[in-house]
Amino acid sequence: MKSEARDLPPLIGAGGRVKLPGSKSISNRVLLLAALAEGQAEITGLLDSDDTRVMLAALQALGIAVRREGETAHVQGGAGRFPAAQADLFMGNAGTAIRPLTAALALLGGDYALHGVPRMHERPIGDLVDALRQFGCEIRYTGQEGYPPLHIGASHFRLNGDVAVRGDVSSQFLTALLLALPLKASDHDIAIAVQGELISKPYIEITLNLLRRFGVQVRRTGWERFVIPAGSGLRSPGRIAVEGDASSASYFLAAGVLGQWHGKGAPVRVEGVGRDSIQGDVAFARVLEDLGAQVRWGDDFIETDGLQAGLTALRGGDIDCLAIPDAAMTLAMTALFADAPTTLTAIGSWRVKETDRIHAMATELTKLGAKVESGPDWLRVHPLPAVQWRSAAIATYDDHRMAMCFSLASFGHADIRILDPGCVAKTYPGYFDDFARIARPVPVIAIDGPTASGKGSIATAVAEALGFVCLDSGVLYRLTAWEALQQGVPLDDSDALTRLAADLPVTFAAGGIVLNGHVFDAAQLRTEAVGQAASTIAAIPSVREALFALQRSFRRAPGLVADGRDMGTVVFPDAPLKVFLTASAHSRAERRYKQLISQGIPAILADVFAELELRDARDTQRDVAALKPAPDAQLLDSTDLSLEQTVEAVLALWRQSV
Ligand SMILES: Nc1ncnc2c1ncn2[C@@H]1O[C@H](COP(=O)(O)OP(=O)(O)O)[C@@H](O)[C@H]1O
Ligand SMILES: Nc1ccn([C@H]2C[C@H](O)[C@@H](COP(=O)(O)OP(=O)(O)O)O2)c(=O)n1
Repeated sequence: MKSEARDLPPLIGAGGRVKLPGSKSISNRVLLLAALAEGQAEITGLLDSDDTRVMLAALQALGIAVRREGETAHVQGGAGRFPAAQADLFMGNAGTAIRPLTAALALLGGDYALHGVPRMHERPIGDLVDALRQFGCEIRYTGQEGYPPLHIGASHFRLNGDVAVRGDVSSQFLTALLLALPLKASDHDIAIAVQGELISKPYIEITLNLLRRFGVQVRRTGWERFVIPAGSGLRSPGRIAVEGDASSASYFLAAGVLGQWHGKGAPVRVEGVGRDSIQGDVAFARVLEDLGAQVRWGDDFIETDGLQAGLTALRGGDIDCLAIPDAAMTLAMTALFADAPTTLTAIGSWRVKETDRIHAMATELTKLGAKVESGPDWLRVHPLPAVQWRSAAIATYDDHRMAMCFSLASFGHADIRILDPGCVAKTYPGYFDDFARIARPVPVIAIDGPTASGKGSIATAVAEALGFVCLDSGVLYRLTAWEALQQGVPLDDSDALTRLAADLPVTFAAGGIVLNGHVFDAAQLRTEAVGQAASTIAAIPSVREALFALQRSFRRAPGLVADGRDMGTVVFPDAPLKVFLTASAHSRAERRYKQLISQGIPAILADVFAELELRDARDTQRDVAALKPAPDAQLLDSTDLSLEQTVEAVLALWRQSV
């Protein structure tokens, strides 16, 4: 089931360790090699994600015995053939599955159908099919020419000199041939000539490295010609471990840099890849280093820790991304925090990935307020000054990397909502949980409680003591009510009230309220009539929804103290400190009475008491966001405490919680 959205709190820092999931590229290559090889293979550290499940299911449909236990898979190799001569194979949107399987099935021959999700049917495969047809393979397009779905028929294998394949659209075509051709190289050398400049060379290195593990030594001349020597055959190495995913590492490595700028970060370490990794995307860490990041390398880890001494921001500039197409997306995000524009070049392959990533990246960065320029194979991202950040709901285009990249926007100065966050399951189902573990959100102290319990006074004093921003959420309900009373909007016209709340023309300048561009006298909001009206409209769910984003926008570094009725239960459920402030109805009525009198507002104690009980009842009994303590709230009864003592009690709870 698709989850609809994930709201990410703004971050003040990052720190900690992440054990990376297995590399997708290695997992799917090893699964196919093990299936084609002779002998048993035990694969450890295997990635469990949509794309690897697609490969596993296909291999099983082809009659290969695979047993999976968590991160380990046992594969009984088919020794150069698939037991099932006929199969209908669903390939999802997994390029790392459909391409090498197409090559292997076409070379072996049979009766196979391969198809995927609609986007898969827009991703080109013609260059691979053209190459395979040179061997006499029978492949038919059953949809659009040049794209999946495909039908594979009998193989009339023949060798006729070098086989040509284009290398400038996707390196996966060459990988597919390299993985499958050992099946046909028992008697002859087989040579592949690459046409056009080969992109993503590091991915070819992974392929060659893994082929060596399975006993095949490919000879190459530069990046133009590859020869699979006669007598090659795939033999299982027995046990084989999958490295952590270096592309997925990029988000955490970036977090370890971006998370230091408020002085609240600690190093972020990714475990599972290191200095000897066979994955080209570890070069992302070298690029970060060149841009000014502090990077440490271990055998099995990479760690980032803010900026190098003397720098105040990452450097901008031109970056050739040919070798790191996937991790390069993360550079488009770090570019927002650089000191000059960053131009990513040689990223034409982004156009044919899970989505058109140049278009998607440019569109979503623009939503944040960024200035972005793009061309057929490049993208320029300008630094985004703090005041120009805009909160945004980020579309993810069914592209796991879009979702993971934009989690980094939460280091900016805005509220980030990631739409369809479940798309990360393609390669990293647990991404957002792992990200949350290293993220240090801007802290919130939520103070909820009934009227006149002292929330407002306490919140103001605590915010001042800590240097935090303060939100009196009741003011937003009162302002909406005040506007409604001014405009004569009936208090049961929920549509009109919701529009009022959604378009509230309010800003808060230096703690004061500016309404419709004019400084607003907050005393007008404190009357009992406005209080009762606020309590009435606050029971309308759509009014609450309309004020939700505005309330969350107060969460900014270095921290927020928010008071109201549902700060801890609804608006900031992840607040590290929640206080539920109470006092007896009698002492609250007395406090309010004195407050009114001191402000020169005439009042009768008995009336104040009655009105207070009425409002308590309405606030606690309404259907949405009713006044109640969050399960993890600290109860604080201030009946017998002075204002100062209550403030000190909250500060003590805060010190205990950090
Ligand atoms: N612990 C306390 N002891 C005595 N008076 C208090 C205490 N807390 C708040 N007050 C006073 O009670 C009145 C109501 O407090 P206020 O902060 O407006 O409450 P709320 O925001 O919960 O409605 C104010 O005049 C405030 O000074
Ligand atoms: N987070 C909030 C804040 C206020 N409200 C509603 C309920 C309250 O009766 C009114 C007025 O809130 P306010 O906090 O200003 O009122 P008191 O100062 O506690 O009397 O708004 C709410 O429903 N949720």
